[in-house]
Amino acid sequence: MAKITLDTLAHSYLADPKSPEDFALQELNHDWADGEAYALLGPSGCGKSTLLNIISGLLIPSHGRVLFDGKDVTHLPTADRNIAQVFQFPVVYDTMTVRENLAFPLKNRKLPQSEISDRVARVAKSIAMEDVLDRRAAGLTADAKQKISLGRGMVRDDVNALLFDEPLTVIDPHMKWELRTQLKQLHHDFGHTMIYVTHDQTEALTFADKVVVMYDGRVVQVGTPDELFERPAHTFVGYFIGSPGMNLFDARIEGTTAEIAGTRVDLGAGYRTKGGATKIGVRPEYICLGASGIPARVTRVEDVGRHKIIRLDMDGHQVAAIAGEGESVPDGGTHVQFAERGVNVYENEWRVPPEGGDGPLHTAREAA
Ligand SMILES: Nc1ncnc2c1ncn2[C@@H]1O[C@H](COP(=O)(O)OP(=O)(O)OP(=O)(O)O)[C@@H](O)[C@H]1O
Repeated sequence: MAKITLDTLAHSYLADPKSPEDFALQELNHDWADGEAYALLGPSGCGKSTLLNIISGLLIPSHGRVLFDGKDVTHLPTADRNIAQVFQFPVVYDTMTVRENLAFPLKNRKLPQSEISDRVARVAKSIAMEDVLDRRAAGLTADAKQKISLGRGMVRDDVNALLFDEPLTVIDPHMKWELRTQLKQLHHDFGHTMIYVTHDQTEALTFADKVVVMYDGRVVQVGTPDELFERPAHTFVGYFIGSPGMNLFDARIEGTTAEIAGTRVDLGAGYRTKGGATKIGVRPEYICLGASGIPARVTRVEDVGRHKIIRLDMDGHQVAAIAGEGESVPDGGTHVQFAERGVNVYENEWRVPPEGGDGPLHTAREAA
């Protein structure tokens, strides 16, 4: 395994880029720690594939360097980077059996037969394909073939990194959860450095130790799932992650209070802003309804199983709140309050920490 360093990396597909908009990838410095599982998450067109292709060697960046354990590999072809890749669609040898497919990368490296057998058996178990090891790949479903691709990606333990590019796209929805869990287990067992590209927040948050969130060609936050939930560094992270995403309110901030829709709200801490456009971000999990606060009207209640999503109109702004299954919901006028620990302040879309620093992180499960 290797630590992967991106050193002042940027990429433009244009020959003579002039402005930031000409870059598919804005300048980025980042270390992918050895043995850690990362998800690279963002909407279509934000630059995920560009970044992954630079790491894998399919694309040479127009600016900056890529280092594997300190060694500059920026101009090394993919074949010389010692990485395993799993793509959106299965890449298997149809004429070979499942066993031969899984063993292929090990045979290429001339490992002893007994070790090949051991490793193939272990991976086959984790992808639940022990029963079909001697079947030819040709007759298998797309799901099964993609499981072989995943297994083949993980069969070697000497790769610098494992790169996954939306690997569960062709997998049946009920299998996705199972495969994600298996991938996590494989990471636990083998300790590969993994980078998993996806636009699906559930995939990213359940798979990764750390999620790298991209937006419009830049990395806007690298954090644990709890950090992304509790302290989104950018308003984009707030509304992209979460279901529904974070509520954002234009607010005028003065000392420890904010004025939102004509009502003063106590923020519980001071925030030093510099005159930019300020907003308050509060996740639906931290919105409480009661007799005091900002006047609002319930417009719809959606029952989504374990909880209810309450849609409100607050002075023309749409607000979402989450209530427990058994909780009663006012059916007309109410007031919106914010749980203090769920308040984030933004200036020009970037988070401003409270004066005196952030307290300990809570988790979503502890939400009010
Ligand atoms: N070969 C190329 N030539 C020119 N522009 C490109 C090329 N490939 C990608 N782009 C542009 O670079 C930007 C980032 O694209 P990229 O494919 O990296 O995003 P992505 O997040 O992987 O999107 P998706 O999830 O749709 O694959 C987009 O504006 C895209 O149009």
